[in-house]
Amino acid sequence: MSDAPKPYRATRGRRLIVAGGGTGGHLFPGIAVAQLFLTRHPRNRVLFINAGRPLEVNVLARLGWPHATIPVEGLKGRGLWRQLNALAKIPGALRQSRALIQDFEPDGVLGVGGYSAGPVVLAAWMLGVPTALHEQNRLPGLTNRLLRRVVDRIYLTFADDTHRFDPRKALVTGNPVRDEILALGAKPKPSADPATFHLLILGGSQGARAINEAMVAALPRLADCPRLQVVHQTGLEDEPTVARAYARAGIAATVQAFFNDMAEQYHRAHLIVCRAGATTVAEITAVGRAALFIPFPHAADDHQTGNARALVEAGAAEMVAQRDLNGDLLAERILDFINQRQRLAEMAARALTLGRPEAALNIVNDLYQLMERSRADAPETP
Ligand SMILES: CC(=O)N[C@H]1[C@@H](OP(=O)(O)OP(=O)(O)OC[C@H]2O[C@@H](n3ccc(=O)[nH]c3=O)[C@H](O)[C@@H]2O)O[C@H](CO)[C@@H](O)[C@@H]1O
Repeated sequence: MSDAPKPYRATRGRRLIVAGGGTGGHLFPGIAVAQLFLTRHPRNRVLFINAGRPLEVNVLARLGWPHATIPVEGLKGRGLWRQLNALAKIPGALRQSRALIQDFEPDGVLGVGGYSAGPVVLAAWMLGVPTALHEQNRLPGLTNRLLRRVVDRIYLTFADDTHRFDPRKALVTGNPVRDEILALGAKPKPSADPATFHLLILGGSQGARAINEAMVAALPRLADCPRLQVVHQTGLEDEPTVARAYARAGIAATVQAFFNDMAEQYHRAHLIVCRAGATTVAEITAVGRAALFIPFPHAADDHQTGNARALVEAGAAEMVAQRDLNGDLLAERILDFINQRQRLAEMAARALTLGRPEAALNIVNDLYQLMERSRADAPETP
């Protein structure tokens, strides 16, 4: 097979590969971009390529979208043996990425972070396909730091991050939010059933043990709360213990490892207690809800604290450091919020002003420009 990029056929819709994922925080912004891209032309096509982790497989299967996997492993935070093993897999992952790209003939490749974006974006660059990255966090992840030199464009969530990237490539777009969630912010509805207090506990895509434990410890103090209704996302391992704790405390709760209906959950919530993953933060600003953030302290360069900062400074959210977290403090903050419904409404309204509902549109528009420019540069079909 030839390495030369194939000339683009103007008569067909455009094709986009979304590369990477691993966690929901990377995957869902890619899905938001794909949702919008697919509305642009009936023959537009999207292919997701990643490592095929269970979350990626399940979420993409529910959407019914084409999905290919490559054999790739992360390098960061692993022992020497696993790092060597991961390095040994890179040539195979590159070969497979290249074959997938040549077969799908994309007009562009968007890397959304996570190590599986690496070989795909690199192979696309080697084949002359236009490439772009999206960075969700205030501090860029390892894959995006490695790829930033080769790509044509870098889409950023935060304006104060531009100095880390080549200014000719960087574009501040915001972090794209899935359209079913965005629809709530566009048409804000009052949280359902005002007499009941709906508390949503989220631990990022994998659940957060520290939040689970603090909440379990807080439950005895919340047991007397009239009409408290909790939805708690625990991650896989803690689901049974957390569910039992709510039952013991006699507090009405829906406890699940993972929710596939986040729009519905955000819609109901009066208060969200959660990690500060970049995509959760973007969704909270898209729907306009009050939040209590407990950033994951071991995220690279403590980027979760950076993600939440703007909301805290604007009075849209509160933040508690994990080292200060315990059941008593969490119960006290929640009880305080329950008694300050007006403040919650004000925080929610402030959160909404920080949203970037146009993020996916910014990216899709720019991807189109990139694809067009590349077509203009492509050699004439003989
Ligand atoms: C430990 C770690 O390093 N985590 C990173 C990871 O987190 P993580 O994957 O947890 O990312 P986020 O909190 O940003 O996003 C979670 C996503 O999962 C969705 N969701 C969550 C729970 C649920 O039950 N159902 C559901 O659909 C949320 O709606 C959201 O879209 O990627 C983020 C974005 O790069 C980073 O900011 C985080 O720091």
